[in-house]
Amino acid sequence: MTLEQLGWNDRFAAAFAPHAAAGCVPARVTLELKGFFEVTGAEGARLGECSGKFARDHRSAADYPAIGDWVAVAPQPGDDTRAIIHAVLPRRTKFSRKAAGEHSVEQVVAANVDTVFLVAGLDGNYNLHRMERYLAAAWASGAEPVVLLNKADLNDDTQALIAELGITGRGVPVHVVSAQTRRGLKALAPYLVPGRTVALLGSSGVGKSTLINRLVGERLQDTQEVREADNKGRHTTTQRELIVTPSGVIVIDTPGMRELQPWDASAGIDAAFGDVTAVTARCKFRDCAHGVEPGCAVQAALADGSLDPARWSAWQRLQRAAAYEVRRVNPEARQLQKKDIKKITKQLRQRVHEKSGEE
Ligand SMILES: Nc1nc2c(ncn2[C@@H]2O[C@H](COP(=O)(O)OP(=O)(O)OP(=O)(O)O)[C@@H](O)[C@H]2O)c(=O)[nH]1
Ligand SMILES: [Zn+2]
Repeated sequence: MTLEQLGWNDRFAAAFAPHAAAGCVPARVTLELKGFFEVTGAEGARLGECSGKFARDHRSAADYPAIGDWVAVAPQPGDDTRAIIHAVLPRRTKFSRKAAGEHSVEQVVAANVDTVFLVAGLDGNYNLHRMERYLAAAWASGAEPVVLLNKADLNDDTQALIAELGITGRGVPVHVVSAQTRRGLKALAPYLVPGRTVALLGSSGVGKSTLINRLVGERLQDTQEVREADNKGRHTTTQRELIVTPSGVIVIDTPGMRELQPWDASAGIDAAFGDVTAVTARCKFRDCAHGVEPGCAVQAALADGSLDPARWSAWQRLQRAAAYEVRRVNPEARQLQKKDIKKITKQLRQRVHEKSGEE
């Protein structure tokens, strides 16, 4: 398998240059198991383990490799089954959650996802609020969200639901599909490009596994029938969590994504946009709108290339989503007009400023 087939591109290659000079080769994390990783590179899959120095240099959980990460590995001489992980390349996108039981420990559940399908079931298995949160999680991750309304064979009244979900006019593509009858699946072709990484988010039972099977073109995942037969619940066998499908599209399906908890506004922004937050914290004015203000660190960082314009626009989208969320959950805020939303975003931004100042 070539690196390109695993999702490698010029951007990662540029970030990798110093590691190549140090004698490392690139590989992608395709499975994680209790601190061990399956890393797949041009030479195939190996069992990867972080170096001692890596462990000393990286104290926070979020710095450790996650599914989808590109890592710099040193093959072990005389052992072609193992590799030592020396570094994690900067992530293009990432899905995070708070580690279970902990207060604010960020854990990355999937990295470098390009497109995330937000799946809801037209059989009644959908929830307005949950969709909002998935949408917010998608924006926070930096990945491109695409809504899939699955099980169209069970319900034809999709227009009402689409309106109810409040996802129209927000720049998010919506596709009505049926994994069972294959209706609408052809329209997903533009997202299913070789070398591109996709993931699915959605409640249990909406049809994620069935959809993955359709996208993959073979039965790689256990679906409900199988689970019922073995009576042991899901994910009974260890499976690859990053799959390069025969068509070339890369699918990330990890329990971490499946269990991704509803999103918490400020924590989500902090967790997913630490790098952008750090830049905004350097603006001269606390209430900087990052437009034409003097001393705006964002404009400077965009100009000198240290801030990725895609990350910046994802952050702006997230701010809009957060403002929207505030409006939804707070009845008072719901009455607010556009100019007030600007004020809220500003306050939110300030809160993030303050938070990042505390670190
Ligand atoms: N009628 C109909 N049933 C579907 C469709 N897609 C999936 N199903 C059924 O819905 C049930 C749940 O599908 P899964 O693919 O297991 O759902 P999931 O989202 O992977 O669920 P978890 O693994 O629990 O997260 C199964 O019985 C599927 O056969 C569809 O388009 N139409
Ligand atoms: Zn600014």
